[in-house]
Amino acid sequence: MSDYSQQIAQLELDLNSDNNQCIPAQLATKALIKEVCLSPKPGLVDMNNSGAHLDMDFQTFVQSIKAISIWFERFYQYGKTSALQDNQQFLAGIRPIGIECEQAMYQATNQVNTHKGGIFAFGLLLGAIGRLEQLGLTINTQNICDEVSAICQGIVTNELKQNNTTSSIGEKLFKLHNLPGARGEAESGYITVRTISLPIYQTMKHNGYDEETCLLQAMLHLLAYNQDTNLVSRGGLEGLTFAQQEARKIIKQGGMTHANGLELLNQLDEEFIKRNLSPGGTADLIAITWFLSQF
Ligand SMILES: CC(C)(COP(=O)(O)OP(=O)(O)OC[C@H]1O[C@@H](n2cnc3c(N)ncnc32)[C@H](O[C@H]2O[C@H](COP(=O)(O)OP(=O)(O)OP(=O)(O)O)[C@@H](O)[C@H]2O)[C@@H]1O)[C@@H](O)C(=O)NCCC(=O)NCCS
Ligand SMILES: Nc1ncnc2[nH]cnc12
Repeated sequence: MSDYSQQIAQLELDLNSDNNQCIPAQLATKALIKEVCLSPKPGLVDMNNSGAHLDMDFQTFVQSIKAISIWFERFYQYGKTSALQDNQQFLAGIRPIGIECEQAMYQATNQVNTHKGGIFAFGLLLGAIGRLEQLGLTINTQNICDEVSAICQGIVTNELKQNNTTSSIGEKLFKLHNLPGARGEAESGYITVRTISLPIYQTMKHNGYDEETCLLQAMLHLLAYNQDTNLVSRGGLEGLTFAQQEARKIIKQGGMTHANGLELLNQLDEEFIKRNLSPGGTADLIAITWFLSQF
């Protein structure tokens, strides 16, 4: 068994032993475990190193997943019990659960932001799945993403365009560079995942590559095309452009199908660390890619 598979098996045993949770909630926990174990991820925390981060390491992520996964069932149940509410009410009602879950994360990590974006995304995805199930609709990638998109209709306009506060990084970067960040991705129904990383992941799988290699190739495509606000917050637009161009160069050489694919990723990791770049939004989309591949 590879280090990746071994570490995942161990963490699943430790963290996903609460099998009272519904299957989608268990899959969300697995997705976060797979994301943090995937290595090497340029600039991010993984099994090799803490990337460009001084305030968190692999163990911080394990603690964070332990704390937030308990909440996943709540999002799903909310989706079921609130299935008939209109979209705006549905979104307004799920957010307090998201905020409580964020608080649990901060408490578990000593106030470090490990999964704020991940909580937002998985809260919405699990709420959407609960709602679809309650309404007797088919649960597949298209319907889940359409449901999240419907729930989030207007979120970019209401919270970013018409809002003059700049208290969060996302709000600031929208004003500065028109980047819609995590909200935009959710409102689009995870278009970057559906049109870029998921097809790459599935094609690689179809061609017989193992899960780790498929996810690394999907990650390269996310790095190349995702408008990651974390990269911009640390490195400005130049940081985002640098990350996208370097990932595209590796993809051009074949990415993980290149004999030295892993070495190229390790070199990119060193470059990101030198430049203090960390693609946290891309990390979330890797987890979402694997999660959606399960439906
Ligand atoms: C709606 C919120 C997400 C608001 O957050 P904010 O206004 O800050 O919005 P964004 O900048 O858009 O990003 C928030 C997080 O989303 C991830 N992200 C970034 N870009 C994208 C993208 N293009 N697509 C999807 N997701 C994206 C990212 O999260 C990950 O990175 C974080 C770790 O990064 P790190 O660099 O370590 O930490 P920082 O503290 O940011 O910086 P440093 O000091 O280290 O430099 C981690 O969170 C990952 O998950 C962005 O950070 C939302 O927060 C909100 O409203 N929450 C309330 C709860 C709620 O409503 N929930 C909804 C229902 S459940
Ligand atoms: N593995 C990771 N490293 C750093 N930031 C992240 N945000 C989500 N996953 C992350």
